[in-house]
Amino acid sequence: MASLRRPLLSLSRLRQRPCIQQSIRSYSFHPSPDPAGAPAPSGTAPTSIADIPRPKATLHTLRQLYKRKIPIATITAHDFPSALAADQAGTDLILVGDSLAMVALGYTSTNQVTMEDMIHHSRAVVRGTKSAYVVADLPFGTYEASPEDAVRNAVRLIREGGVEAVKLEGGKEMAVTIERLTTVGIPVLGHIGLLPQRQAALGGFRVQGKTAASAAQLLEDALALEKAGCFALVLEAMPAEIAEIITKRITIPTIGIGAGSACSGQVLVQLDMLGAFERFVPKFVKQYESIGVKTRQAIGKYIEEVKARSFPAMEHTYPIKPEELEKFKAKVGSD
Ligand SMILES: Nc1nc(=O)c2c([nH]1)NC[C@@H]1CN(c3ccc(C(=O)N[C@@H](CCC(=O)O)C(=O)O)cc3)CN21
Ligand SMILES: CC(C)C(=O)C(=O)O
Ligand SMILES: [Mg+2]
Repeated sequence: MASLRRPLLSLSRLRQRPCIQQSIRSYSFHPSPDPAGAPAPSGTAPTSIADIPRPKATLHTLRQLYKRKIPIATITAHDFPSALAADQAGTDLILVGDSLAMVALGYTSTNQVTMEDMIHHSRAVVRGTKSAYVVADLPFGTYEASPEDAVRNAVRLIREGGVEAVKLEGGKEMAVTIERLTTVGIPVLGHIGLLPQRQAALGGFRVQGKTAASAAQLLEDALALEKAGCFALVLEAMPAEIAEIITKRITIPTIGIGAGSACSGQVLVQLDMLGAFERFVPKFVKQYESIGVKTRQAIGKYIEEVKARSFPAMEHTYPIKPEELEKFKAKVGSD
């Protein structure tokens, strides 16, 4: 049993343990098939990638992508529809990020989300996810004080939230905590570089690793987190060259956000890449759509039509047989 006391240093070691794999998988619950996610009727050729059934992604799946140098596509989801969209589009990994605070709940900082918020939103995301691997952020204040806090709250995210793994921010100062989590079978995604939860201490959202000394610190942190048992690392807002060197020096995947294309995968906040979050737009965001503008236009049109009584039209209303209507009018008196 001595081996169980060791941290699970790598994905491959985790994978070798069927009991752990099973227990990780059984944490996630995927209730009855929803209509939107239903497979195409038999006999019809699939018309989109969403119609081709994909098995549920596991740590093993992510490891395979990494080994084959296939980029790991990651995107955040904060509720049922955003999870359905990400999952059906074919993302490998869904992150229930604490960016939830800013993009979905209107707070000014990620540090205002609670465990209850994260659990509530994780449950909705898990209900909308069939294939992607689901990871949730441990919110600020729930893991820093002690490894015991971290284990207790990670277990809550997994058992109550239904996610498969947790992410936490920090470098080698978090290694002991991460070791504790991975030792008890909780997969951990690390996060170094720009750490939004430390915004107050760092004086804002600042690019990291811009000096030789701070870049060396990032590499040191990455190595410590790999050793502590992280299955992958998020690298946020650092020069692409630094992220590339870190990626080459470690044997677990790096998921970049503002860290260049050499990372083993990429992540973006869904509402950022859809063009729905307009309070600020970090340099690393590419807006693939402008749904903020489109949504306002659609709602504006609706309001206009309501005011003009051109909505609802006949097709949006329910009929009644003329004889029933006549009887009704006779009974109550017609206007
Ligand atoms: N909508 C959203 N997207 C995110 O990516 C995100 C959040 N919210 N909230 C939590 C953190 C905060 N993040 C941020 C926020 C702002 C910048 C930003 O404005 N950065 C400047 C560079 C600042 C510098 O010069 O050092 C930029 O121009 O990109 C970066 C990351 C990333 N996370
Ligand atoms: C931006 C990603 C990495 C994140 O931590 C979040 O969405 O909270
Ligand atoms: Mg986060």
